[in-house]
Amino acid sequence: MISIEQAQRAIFEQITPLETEQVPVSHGLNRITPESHVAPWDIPAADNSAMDGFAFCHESQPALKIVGFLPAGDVIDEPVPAGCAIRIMTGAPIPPGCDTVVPIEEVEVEGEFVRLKAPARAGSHVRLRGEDIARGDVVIPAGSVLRPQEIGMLCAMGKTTLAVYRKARVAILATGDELLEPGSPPSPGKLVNSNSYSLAAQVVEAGGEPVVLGIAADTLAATCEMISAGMDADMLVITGGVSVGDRDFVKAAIEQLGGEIQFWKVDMKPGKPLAFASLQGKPVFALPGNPVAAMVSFELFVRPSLLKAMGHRRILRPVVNALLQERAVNKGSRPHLVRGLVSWHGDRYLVSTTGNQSSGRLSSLTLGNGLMKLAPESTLEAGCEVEVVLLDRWFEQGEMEVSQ
Ligand SMILES: Nc1nc2c(c(=O)[nH]1)N[C@H]1C(S)=C(S)[C@@H](COP(=O)(O)OP(=O)(O)OC[C@H]3O[C@@H](n4cnc5c(N)ncnc54)[C@H](O)[C@@H]3O)O[C@H]1N2
Ligand code: MOO
Repeated sequence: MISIEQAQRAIFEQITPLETEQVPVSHGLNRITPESHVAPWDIPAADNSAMDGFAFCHESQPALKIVGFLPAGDVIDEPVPAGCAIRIMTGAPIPPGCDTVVPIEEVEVEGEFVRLKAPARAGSHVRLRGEDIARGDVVIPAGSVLRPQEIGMLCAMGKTTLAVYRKARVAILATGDELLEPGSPPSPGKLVNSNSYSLAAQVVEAGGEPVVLGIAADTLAATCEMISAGMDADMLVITGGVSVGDRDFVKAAIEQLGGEIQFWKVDMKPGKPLAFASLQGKPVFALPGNPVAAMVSFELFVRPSLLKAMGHRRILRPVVNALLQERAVNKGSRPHLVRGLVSWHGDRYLVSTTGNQSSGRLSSLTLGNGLMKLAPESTLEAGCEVEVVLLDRWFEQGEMEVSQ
């Protein structure tokens, strides 16, 4: 049985970035740019006023004759004579002959004249041409994630469309005669197919596009048929039917369709029966059916693959050191990915387990936000420091008491 790290390495080595596509800049959020973006011009394009006030030549203060008005959007081409000032609005280009701006609050206007309440510093409140970015600067390097600030910067640089790595389409197949779709009334021996939707949500959260294929009945023929239906996607994620049961047909179906199982079983709990295959050159992840095993193995193997395919360079979740709040024991022979609840206490992270760690118990994930790896046959005492993979960082958001 291979280790988690061996399985990750074997999978990630085979994942190559998808093609790129041209999208409107406004659709670029959270996508990766394959190329560097170089400033085609200086921003700002001209020296301009940072304040609503008066522009003048610094040598002319303190009393100045007001000779014009310059709102943002207009320009003054004629040099402003010494001893004169222009009433200028924020963003308007500094007129020739002027080098300094004083805000409106720092002057007194008397008829046609403006008097400074205190001497102004030369060049004050002037934003210089190119002080944000200069023409020729590499503003957004290749491989960057486009955040809202990069979207704004691309627009400021005159871009309307840009190339980004394509979103990965991930087909999701549930297997099992016991499954009902959400919304069906409970019936004996049946349970709701929750995995298709938790996995689809994980795909969306990673920036991919899920294609939910539905449920394959527990026959080889049905499993083959449903797998074939998913082969238009870039990757296939199957859940259930991958263990040693009499009705576990997933591996056989992949092979019958001409796929190659590259490995089966990873030394981990939950998620041991995971199989990784390639079929028609596409990665196929056959995840276990237990709801927690499916989600945890998605986290470890599918999410980083998806991110790599979409051009990301940082494909792993953040890891923090946290103080364990209670004793944690792994009596088993596999490394145990224990679900934990992490909190931040001013200067340190604390973590406690989410209770019963059965891999069928989805609440072990809903109650938590992290995963800690316990070595086989090991005990961690309360108060020791453990590494925790953060599955989300919502708990670090600030809170504010506001009335409803
Ligand atoms: N004799 C052995 N039995 C089992 C072993 C083993 O090594 N020897 N491994 C166990 C482990 S570990 C796991 S994990 C499960 C995985 O089995 P499968 O991948 O074949 O999954 P299923 O048997 O189809 O389902 C397991 C469990 O999960 C429920 N399930 C399945 N699909 C869904 C879904 N889409 N939504 C919600 N719940 C789902 C299913 O009803 C079962 O309860 O095998 C152990 N057995
Ligand atoms: O690997 Mo299984 O997920 O322990 O239940």
